[in-house]
Amino acid sequence: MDNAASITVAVRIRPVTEWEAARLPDPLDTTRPFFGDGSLASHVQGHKFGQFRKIIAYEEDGSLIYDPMDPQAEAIYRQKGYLPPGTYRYKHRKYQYDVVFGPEVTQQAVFERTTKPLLDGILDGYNGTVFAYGATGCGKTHTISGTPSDPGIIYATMAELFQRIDERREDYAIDVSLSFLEIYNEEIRDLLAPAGADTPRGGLAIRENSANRVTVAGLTEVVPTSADEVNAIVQAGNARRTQSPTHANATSSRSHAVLQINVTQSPRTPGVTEERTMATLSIIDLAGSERASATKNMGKRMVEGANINKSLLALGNCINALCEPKTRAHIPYRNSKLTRLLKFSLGGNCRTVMIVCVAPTSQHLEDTGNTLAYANRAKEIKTKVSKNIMDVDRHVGQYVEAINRLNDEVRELKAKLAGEMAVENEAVKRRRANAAKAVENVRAEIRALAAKSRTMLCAGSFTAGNTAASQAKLDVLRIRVKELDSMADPSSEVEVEKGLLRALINAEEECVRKEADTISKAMSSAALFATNIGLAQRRKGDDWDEMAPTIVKLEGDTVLAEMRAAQAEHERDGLKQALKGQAAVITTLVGMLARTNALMVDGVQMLRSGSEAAMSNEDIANRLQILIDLNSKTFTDVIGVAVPTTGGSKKTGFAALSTRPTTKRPSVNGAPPTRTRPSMGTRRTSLSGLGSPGRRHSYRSPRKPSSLRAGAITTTGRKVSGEKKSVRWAVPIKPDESYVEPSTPKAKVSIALPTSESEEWEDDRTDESSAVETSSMSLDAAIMTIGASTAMPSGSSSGPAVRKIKMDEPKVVLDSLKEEDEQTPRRTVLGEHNQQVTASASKARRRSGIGSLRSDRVRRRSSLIPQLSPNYKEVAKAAAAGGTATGEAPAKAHHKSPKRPKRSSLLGVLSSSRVRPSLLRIGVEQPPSGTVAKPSWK
Ligand SMILES: Nc1ncnc2c1ncn2[C@@H]1O[C@H](COP(=O)(O)OP(=O)(O)OP(=O)(O)O)[C@@H](O)[C@H]1O
Repeated sequence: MDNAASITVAVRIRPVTEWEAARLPDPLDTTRPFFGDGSLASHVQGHKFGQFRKIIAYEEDGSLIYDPMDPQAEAIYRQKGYLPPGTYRYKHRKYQYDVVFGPEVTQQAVFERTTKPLLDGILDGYNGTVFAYGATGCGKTHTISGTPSDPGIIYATMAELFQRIDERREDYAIDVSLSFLEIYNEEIRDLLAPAGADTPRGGLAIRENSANRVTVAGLTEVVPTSADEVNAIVQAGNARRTQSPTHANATSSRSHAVLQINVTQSPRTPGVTEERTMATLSIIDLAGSERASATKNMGKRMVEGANINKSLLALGNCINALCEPKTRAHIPYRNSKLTRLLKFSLGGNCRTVMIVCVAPTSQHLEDTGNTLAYANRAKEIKTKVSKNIMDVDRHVGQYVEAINRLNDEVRELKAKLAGEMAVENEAVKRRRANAAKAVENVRAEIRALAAKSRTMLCAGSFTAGNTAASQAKLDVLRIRVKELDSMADPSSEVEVEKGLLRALINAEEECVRKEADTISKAMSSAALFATNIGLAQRRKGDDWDEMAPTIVKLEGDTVLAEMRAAQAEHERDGLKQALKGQAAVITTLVGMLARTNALMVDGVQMLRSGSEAAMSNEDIANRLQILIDLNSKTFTDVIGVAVPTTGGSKKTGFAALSTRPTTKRPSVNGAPPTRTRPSMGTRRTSLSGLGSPGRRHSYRSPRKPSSLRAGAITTTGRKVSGEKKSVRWAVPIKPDESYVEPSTPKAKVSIALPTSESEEWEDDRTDESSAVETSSMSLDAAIMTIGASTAMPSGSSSGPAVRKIKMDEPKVVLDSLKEEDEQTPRRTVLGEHNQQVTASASKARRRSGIGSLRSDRVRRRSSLIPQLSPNYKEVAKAAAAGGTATGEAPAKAHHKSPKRPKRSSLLGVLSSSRVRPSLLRIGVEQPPSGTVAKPSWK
């Protein structure tokens, strides 16, 4: 569809040059040139101010006044009512153009308002032309080409064009080509011709076909790929363009330059018919019209000027003709090559923009007037604009071509897609692998943290279990001490008990204090461990998938739970070991008490029966002293605290004992023993259950123990028959003195002693299980005396050397202890240990063979029982000194009677154990009557 369009006329006023500025009126000079008719003076020679004046006044809306009247002159005119003779007649012509650019307007702004609208049509198939028209030196070349630092319309146009091509490249295939020529002295020259190419005589010829299409024969066409390339091409062409300095312009273009940009656009998706659009944008920089008088050109320059004027005159005529409807039938295009080339732009299918360049001063008064007049005429020119579109009906062969092209395109797209997917899959796989590796690393780190902290935390928990047991013991001990403290006028034995309990409290507190450090360190480790696990759980990698944090969190939670379980287990072990230690201590002390009681019963029987008439009070006292010493030693060995002596003048309540023990005594008639559990509140001293001295006679002899009844095996291995005496006081026995069975009925001992079977157990226990027991006790109480089997000097236990054994060096420690054992018995903290320590301790102890009792391989439990032999005094001394002598006595005994059956040894058991101070508050469960043995202390 054709659209009628007018030429867009824009006027650009160039800035005042320096030369002109020097000749304009000084704006500060109030003595302006006088134009009145009364003055006889003319302009002062050499005075240049006021030589020129500005001849254009314009408004933003495109209105322009050429040679506006001077307001002062107008005032004079109005005042006088007539124009005085000689007064300059101002043209004062008013024009209206599409747009007027003042001197300050930038190149980009000129492009935006003139050429850019044409570009919109170029890509839609509408031709366009931009040409600059004006007198020489008015800024045409500056507007069209500009300078490298301030490029003109060509560069801005091409930059915009290539940007739009890029935007449409996906949908359209757009081809751009350009040509650049000049018309110099009516010759057409190719500005893009290869260097050295021959130029036809008379220049390139213009061809015009029957369809009135004008072409230039042999014109070079180049295909640029970017705006910068176009700019370079134009700069190179301008350099080849004919330019000469003239009086009016130092860089005067002596030719008309025509740059043509051909744009062909076809959609990328071909249909049955292809809608291809073509458009040409012509950018023309005309040579400036010049008056020969003004330019003062001579010779060649004058010829150039004449040709320029001729072609411009032809242009003007064409414009006039185009504007006159009557003459429109014939437009004199053929009068010049310029008009022949512009035929298409002026009267054809083209949108045209005419940029009229004018000078602002009166130096170019006439040229500016003519230019503005032409421009005013030109805006009357109407052009028909239609879209250059070509519907190409495809040939069948072209369909195949199109199909092949489409297939290629499909293949290309598929390959691209597959490649992208493959790359994507690879990337995903790599990312997943990296994530899995990173997660595994964090899991391994968490596991390593757990492994590193496990030993410390478990040891701490074990110690905590021990300490909890110790605290419980301390509570009970303190309560008891408080009870004793509250007693009014306490007797000596109460003081003894208090002293013992306080010593136990001190020892227990010392252990707790020492363990506090271990527990504190373990707590710090636990906190650090939890923190580190938390940090590891919160770690997150950039390439982790969504499951990775969950996996790491679960791993951390699992490790924490496992650690808590292990800690709980070790704490429970600690408590268990403490309990075992208590049981061992109780077992030992109960045994000691039972045997002592049995021996005392035996002694009482002997005294009452009178069979030991020869025994003096001194002998009795000595025997009792031995018993006391042995018990004290055992006591010290077991609980690590010596039993305080009464000391001072204060006596115990022994003499005041006058009542039967409140606690039910063990049955002496062979009936099953009654289990008693003394409470702390009613606990009495060990003598509280004895009758008072006054009633000693009424205290019946103990009945014969069940083991001494008929058929029972005596300690000598002889079968007891009838009233056979099985227990006797070990009176000083002379070597030749034979054993005499007491004729009196023997008292029965209700506290069972181990039978031979028990003895066997006892022996085993002495070797193995006692070691376990020892270790157990040690674990519980965190204190153990390695080599407890040694008959330790009682005095040594009062100041135990405490040694910590670390879990990872039991052997070393035990070995060292083994050596130290030889000289100084030590108590060892084994709160952090478990069974492996036990085994090692047992082994070490056995290997050490420390102590006369344990090292004596020919040991029998019975032999370990001290005998009141003739040299019993030495034995007693030795026992008091460390028990070495006690080991010799059994050896002798054994030597004398090798076939003597085993006897249970209180001392053997007692001396094998040394445990942490413990509370001995449990019920005493007596062994079954069947296992009762006769007292064996001879
Ligand atoms: N708008 C403008 N801003 C700054 N300088 C300008 C402007 N227009 C023209 N000039 C300067 O004026 C001088 C003459 O300009 P130019 O050469 O473009 O004139 P012309 O019309 O092309 O002359 P000719 O017809 O002789 O080639 C140049 O030095 C140019 O830099």
